[in-house]
Amino acid sequence: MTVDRIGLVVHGGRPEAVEAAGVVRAWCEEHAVRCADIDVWHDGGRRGAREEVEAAGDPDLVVTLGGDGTFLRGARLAAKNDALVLGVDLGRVGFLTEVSAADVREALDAVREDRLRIDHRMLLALRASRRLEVPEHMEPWVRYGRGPLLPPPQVRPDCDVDADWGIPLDVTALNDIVLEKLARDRQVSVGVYVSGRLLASYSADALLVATPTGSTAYSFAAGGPVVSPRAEALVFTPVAPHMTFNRSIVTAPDEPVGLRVLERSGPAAVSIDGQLRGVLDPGDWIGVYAAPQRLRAVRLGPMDFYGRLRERMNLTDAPAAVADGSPPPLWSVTTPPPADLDHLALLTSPEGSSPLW
Ligand SMILES: NC(=O)c1ccc[n+]([C@@H]2O[C@H](COP(=O)([O-])OP(=O)(O)OC[C@H]3O[C@@H](n4cnc5c(N)ncnc54)[C@H](O)[C@@H]3O)[C@@H](O)[C@H]2O)c1
Ligand SMILES: Nc1ncnc2c1ncn2[C@@H]1O[C@H](COP(=O)(O)OP(=O)(O)OP(=O)(O)O)[C@@H](O)[C@H]1O
Repeated sequence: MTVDRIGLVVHGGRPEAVEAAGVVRAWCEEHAVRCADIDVWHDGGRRGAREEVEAAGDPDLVVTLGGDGTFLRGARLAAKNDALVLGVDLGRVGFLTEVSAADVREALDAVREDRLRIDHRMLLALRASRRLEVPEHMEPWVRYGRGPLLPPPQVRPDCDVDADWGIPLDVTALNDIVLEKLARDRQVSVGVYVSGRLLASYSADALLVATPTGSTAYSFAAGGPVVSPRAEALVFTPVAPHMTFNRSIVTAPDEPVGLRVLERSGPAAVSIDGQLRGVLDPGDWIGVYAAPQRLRAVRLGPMDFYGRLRERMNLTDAPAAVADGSPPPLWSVTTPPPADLDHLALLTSPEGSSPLW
């Protein structure tokens, strides 16, 4: 595919990421590709996604060099511009990133020569009963050295504001939208609605709605299910709910989840992909929907989500099972499936027929 403009999002606190950014810049120079640094922490406060991509000359490929947080920062911009995003792994976990720093040149060559696949990742969209903003006095104590806060989300100019459906906010989430307690020692009370119906009222530390991609992030830590990133679903997970019903609910993409802060609850914070974006008072609500657009992420080999889950999450085998033998491969993942199983999507080589590659 043609890549004319690359936007670089670099984990500036990590020397290897800064060094790898130099490799990308050199590659761009060699191939006459424009390259702009996207300084997401730039002095004078952070910018909304539209402003950020405009300042970077509307990149058609966003390359992130860092960990999952850096990838999420790049994804926010790529989603806004319908650009491709390529994550280079220079982080601690690197669940979302695609290539190692050693392979960055080869990866850029592959993109340029069209030797890639594009993963279409589900995103979340948000409506709310009010515009979101973080009170100024809160900023110093929520930064934790993570850079300035993002500006308040804009209202989408292309959507109707509606008394019943709320204010459409110009944000997307690749991982999750989280509503959480603000007072350290007081839970939030929240009415949870699925597909327009009240599910239950929760008293909890937090309530979140994750995408399949985000199912391995906060939702996973709170005991939620691992969902294939190829699936289309919303995952509602409560965090430390003080009630007997503490399960996740996995809804269809057209079954939105609504969260309303109850009358005598304390206020609640709203975070999107780990970034604090607003505070809700009692009576306020948010509605979380599957967004119509997808994130387009570069993939350079067959998707091996379950291998990555095992490896990156350090899944451990049952000691008794280890003593009882080591499991050999169950399916051939390098030969195409037989005719009766042709509809399956196992991990296959580029020659195979699997949609995983
Ligand atoms: N208790 C928790 O686990 C917890 C609490 C708050 C936020 N989070 C998550 O952190 C995300 C923001 O990530 P960050 O890196 O900016 O903050 P962070 O550094 O606090 O991230 C927490 C951890 O989650 C990992 N991570 C992020 N997205 C992931 C994904 N899709 N699958 C597997 N692991 C993933 C990161 O590598 C990191 O180790 C949020 O979207 C939220 O899901 C997790
Ligand atoms: N461009 C930058 N300029 C200055 N500081 C940066 C920049 N990028 C990242 N940082 C620093 O790094 C921190 C990012 O941490 P974050 O946890 O999001 O990294 P990450 O990409 O997820 O990697 P890791 O996997 O190690 O957590 C920020 O708080 C900030 O201090």
